[in-house]
Amino acid sequence: MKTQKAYGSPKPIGDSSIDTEIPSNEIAISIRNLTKEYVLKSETVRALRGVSFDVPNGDYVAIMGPSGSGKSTLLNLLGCLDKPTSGSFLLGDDDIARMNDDQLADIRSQRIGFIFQSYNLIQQLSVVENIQVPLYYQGRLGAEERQRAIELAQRVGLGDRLDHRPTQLSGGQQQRVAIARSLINDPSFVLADEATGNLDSVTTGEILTIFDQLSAEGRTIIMVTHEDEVAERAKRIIRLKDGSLHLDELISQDRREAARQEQAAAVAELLARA
Ligand SMILES: Nc1ncnc2c1ncn2[C@@H]1O[C@H](COP(=O)(O)OP(=O)(O)OP(=O)(O)O)[C@@H](O)[C@H]1O
Repeated sequence: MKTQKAYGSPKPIGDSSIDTEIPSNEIAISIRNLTKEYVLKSETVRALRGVSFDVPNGDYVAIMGPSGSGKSTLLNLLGCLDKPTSGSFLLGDDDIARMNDDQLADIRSQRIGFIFQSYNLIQQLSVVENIQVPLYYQGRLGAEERQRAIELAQRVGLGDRLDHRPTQLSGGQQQRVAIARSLINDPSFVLADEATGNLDSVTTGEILTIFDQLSAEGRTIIMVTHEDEVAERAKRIIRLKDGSLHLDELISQDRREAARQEQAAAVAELLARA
């Protein structure tokens, strides 16, 4: 199989044996020299100053960086919510940077699964209906699709809450609905923006376990987070600084497991004190 060096090959942390040769037909996302400038009246803000990296299929990437480093800007570009000022963004073989607004809307609804900090569920709809929402825009609301939504609800542990409304669910349960919704289209990748930012540590642990499972199944996940203990559950951390890629680290299996155990111990201690 043809291989290529992953661009800006991430530096292995804690496991020098990690192979960063990635088969070229397995790269889900490839961005090159991506820039984003916001033109204001008095100045131009250079929010991204030429960022390049590849995300192989099945990767689990945490994007980190200080406030103002460009994380949201990058997330908006990866989520096709905004267009870059320059550079290329390939999703599979499609150059997203050249697409018009309608094409971007199609990519968003069909090929990207979104998970937001504030869940973004529709209050009037049930769990199953919320999971089906991305299909609504494609006019796909048959019995088969409903069955798939039910199966996804069951997979995230909400099999006994199918007809509940969001207000009848805890924050963690609402985020589970959002995770199931993000998978309904079998997306090319899942984009999570501070997915655990509103959750307590017990619920954060539960949501991260679901992400672990999705990753083990081969899902491609990109998440933005401020929290080290959340980022260390990913396979890779990309750190931005002043709009540029500052560090690209692979996280060894051992380090991920240590992060998982540390978090489980913290939760156990918390529960013991309660
Ligand atoms: N719509 C906009 N118009 C003008 N400037 C913007 C806009 N959005 C972001 N910026 C600027 O671009 C830079 C990067 O912002 P961005 O929101 O991407 O950073 P961030 O890393 O997500 O920060 P935070 O962690 O605080 O959310 C900042 O200097 C910010 O002020």
